[in-house]
Amino acid sequence: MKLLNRPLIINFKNYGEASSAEKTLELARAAQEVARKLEVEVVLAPPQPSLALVCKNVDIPVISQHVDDAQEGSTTGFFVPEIAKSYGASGSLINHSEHRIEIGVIASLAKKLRALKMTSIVCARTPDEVTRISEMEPDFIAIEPPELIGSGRAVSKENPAIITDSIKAAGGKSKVICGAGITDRDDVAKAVELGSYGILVASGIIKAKSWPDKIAELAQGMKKISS
Ligand SMILES: O=C(CO)COP(=O)(O)O
Repeated sequence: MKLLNRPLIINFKNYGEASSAEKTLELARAAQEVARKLEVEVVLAPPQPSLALVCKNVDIPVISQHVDDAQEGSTTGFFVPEIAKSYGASGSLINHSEHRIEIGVIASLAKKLRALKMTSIVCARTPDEVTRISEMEPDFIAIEPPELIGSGRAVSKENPAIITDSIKAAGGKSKVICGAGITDRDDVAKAVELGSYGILVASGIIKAKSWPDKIAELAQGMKKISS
């Protein structure tokens, strides 16, 4: 498995602006273009029903927004990690603040994703949660304070301590990335300065007037990193 290198992860969520197959592909292709031009690791988390479509149409990494702890077979409606992998997904977010799961299920999925050689990105709301989740050694832990999600007020400026505390809490077992309210280049650069290994962003891109311009702007913020 190739571990994502300082990822700028675009979570499409289920925003209407990017949820039709056409719009999803338009955003995915715009992201790919920026990734190539600026040599930044842009990663896509498209709406679940379009996962296979996006995997087929771009060469940059694509991850699932969520997977269930369910097997292939008689599991109607569940999102099965093995199937996501067969589409070409390189990993999955799990336990997003908008799709929380039990701690035991996180542990089971972290193990399963590792066995499948898929990248695991587990979301956490607080540094205490980061401590508990880091015991499972997922590849990444994404700290996202829920009150800042979709607010346009960046975690890196509104609550810088939650980033540095989460990095300490992870104790080097998982790489820490952050998200919530990231909307401009400076928000990204500040997060990176604080030690965040990557960024998770949704509305700042999805609701922007120009997707290519906004992705390029945020990617420029990542470029400041001396890796
Ligand atoms: O939840 C998020 C990404 O997973 C963050 O959302 P916003 O970028 O809209 O704040």
